Amino acid sequence: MAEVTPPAAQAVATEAVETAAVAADVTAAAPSSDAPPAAGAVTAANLELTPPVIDDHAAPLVIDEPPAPAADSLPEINSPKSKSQQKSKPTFELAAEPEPEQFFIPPEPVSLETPPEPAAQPPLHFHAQRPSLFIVHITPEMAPVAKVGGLADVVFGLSRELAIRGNHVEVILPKYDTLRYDHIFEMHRVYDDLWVPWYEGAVHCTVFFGFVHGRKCFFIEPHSQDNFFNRGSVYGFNDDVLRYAFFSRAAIEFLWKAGKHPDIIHCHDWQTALVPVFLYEFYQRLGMMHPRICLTIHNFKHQGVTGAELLRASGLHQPERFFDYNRMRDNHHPNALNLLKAGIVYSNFITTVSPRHAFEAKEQGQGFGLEPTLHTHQTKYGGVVNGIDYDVWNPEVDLQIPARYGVSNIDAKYDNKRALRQRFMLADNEKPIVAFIGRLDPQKGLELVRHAIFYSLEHGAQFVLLGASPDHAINNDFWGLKRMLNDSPDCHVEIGFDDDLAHLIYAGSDMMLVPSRFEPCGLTQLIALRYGTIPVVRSIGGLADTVYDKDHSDRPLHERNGYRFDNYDALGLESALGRAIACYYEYPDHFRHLIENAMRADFSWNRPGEDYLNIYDFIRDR
Ligand SMILES: Nc1ncnc2c1ncn2[C@@H]1O[C@H](COP(=O)(O)OP(=O)(O)O[C@H]2O[C@H](CO)[C@@H](O)[C@H](O)[C@H]2O)[C@@H](O)[C@H]1O
Repeated sequence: MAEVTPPAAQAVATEAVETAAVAADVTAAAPSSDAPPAAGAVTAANLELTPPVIDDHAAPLVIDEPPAPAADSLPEINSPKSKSQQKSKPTFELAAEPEPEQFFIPPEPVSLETPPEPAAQPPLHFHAQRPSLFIVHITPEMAPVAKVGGLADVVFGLSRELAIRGNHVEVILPKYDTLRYDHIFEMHRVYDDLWVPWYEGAVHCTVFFGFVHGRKCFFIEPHSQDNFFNRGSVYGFNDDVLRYAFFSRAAIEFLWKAGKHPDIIHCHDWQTALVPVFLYEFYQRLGMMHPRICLTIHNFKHQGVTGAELLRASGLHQPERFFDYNRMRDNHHPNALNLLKAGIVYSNFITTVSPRHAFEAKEQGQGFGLEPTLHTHQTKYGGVVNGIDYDVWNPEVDLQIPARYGVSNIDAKYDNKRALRQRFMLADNEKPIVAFIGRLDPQKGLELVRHAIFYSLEHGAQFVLLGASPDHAINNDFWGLKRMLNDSPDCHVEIGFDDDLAHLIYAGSDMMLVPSRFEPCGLTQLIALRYGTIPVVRSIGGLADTVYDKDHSDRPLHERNGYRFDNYDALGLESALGRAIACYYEYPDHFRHLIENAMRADFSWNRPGEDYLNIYDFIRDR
């Protein structure tokens, strides 16, 4: 394989070549869109089509550019240089106020909390009357049936938001043995004969359908000795990369066999990042010309880095093609493939879960090695802050807490505080309760969590923690802490995953600590805000995009909703937590205003739903 120049350098030098090379690549290989799909399973044999000629020294791969929008919908561009630049991406991170005929998205006012990049995008105009889209989410997790982290909540919330806006939305998941079947309704087989190409043969799968709180979900069950999804937990196995490569192949094979041609396939994280590779390498040639792919990266840390075995297993039988730096070769390990990188290269649009983190990942070393890839593909990359589902996380209607409350009867919150204390046998005193809920992962700033426990206890606050880790060493560490603090009347450490308890802690606590090392978005602070539990967070990623410091923000007073600190160290943490505790004691009326601001803020899926629809509209095949 020829060594190639890093794409960042190439991109500038070969811009003109790029468009021609890509056009040649895609059109030479693909049959006309009218060609009917070939019958039978996709096998290695019928995929041995003549590969399009790729010059290893050519410009970075850009896949299947959607046709240019109609002239009247083009944004104004100052000095267009190339075709890809002419199609400026949508400014989806900005609020859209509906107007009679169209949506106008104004540029965001410059504030200290706005990261210095990206440069302001020209406003786009969107038609208010969008056509209804067919959207399929292919995902390893969805709350509450298969939840490990925040990705699960995002798929649950976003899929409903898209559906209530009149789109047809389906979700495809693995059929794990650990699924919460009590949340799946009318589960039944819908496809008994799905054969998914795998190594030299094919694996027989059954597809089930069921409703998860109204969401239309398909569950893929493979029948093979690998026992891919009957392992007792979602992740944590040596063959995780192969398990999800198989799932990705199975999901798109299912779409093809079932004759489904969604407008948009929305993938999530490295686990499903091969879907666009399969689409553009195999299935487009089999007639799936219509779907476009949006990939959301919830966490850059996990990328699915693996060896050549993946290619043999998944039918990507051209190592010289896929080990190309411009396709799947890992940026740092020349003998490894990187699934998340492949997803970035092959998708039509890539999002991460806040604009601030989009910037940090591309420019500030938080892309875990993918920074050059993000630069190369920056015209199809951006950030959308997550929402939370106010049907699930809303103290006004939450049946999982003892007392319901809203901004007009905040006092009822304190019934929940009493209930939380009873549950954890904490002293009933005048102290505030500081809480932490989250995966016990180094990402979450575990040293600072530990420090915050002792700091809170020494400064007149109680502390409760709910968390778990798949890493035994970390769990043991927190078990040690739990034993050490067991007799304290002001502290409780709960190790495990417990959704009911999480609701009680959000409702019963006064402050929610999120001292993460990095945080693409963060849902805990968003949920806490809704429950009037004041976030104390580090100023990074989505935390900085959603929490505005009571004392040091340039936001209007009525928008300030928490406390922030910059430096990842004990002093940084104390500077914010100390102010929060002091305010609770010394200025209770100020603290009360913060609670009201927090509860009034809108972090529902309303705005991010609009943002994603703008993106879909931008990339879809018209
Ligand atoms: N032990 C426990 N018991 C009960 N509930 C628990 C729990 N531990 C965590 N949870 C819940 O799980 C969710 C976790 O949300 P996070 O934003 O912390 O997600 P996570 O870091 O996993 O995901 C990644 O994806 C999400 C979604 O995009 C991003 O917000 C985030 O920054 C990124 O790291 C919250 O709803 C929380 O209440």
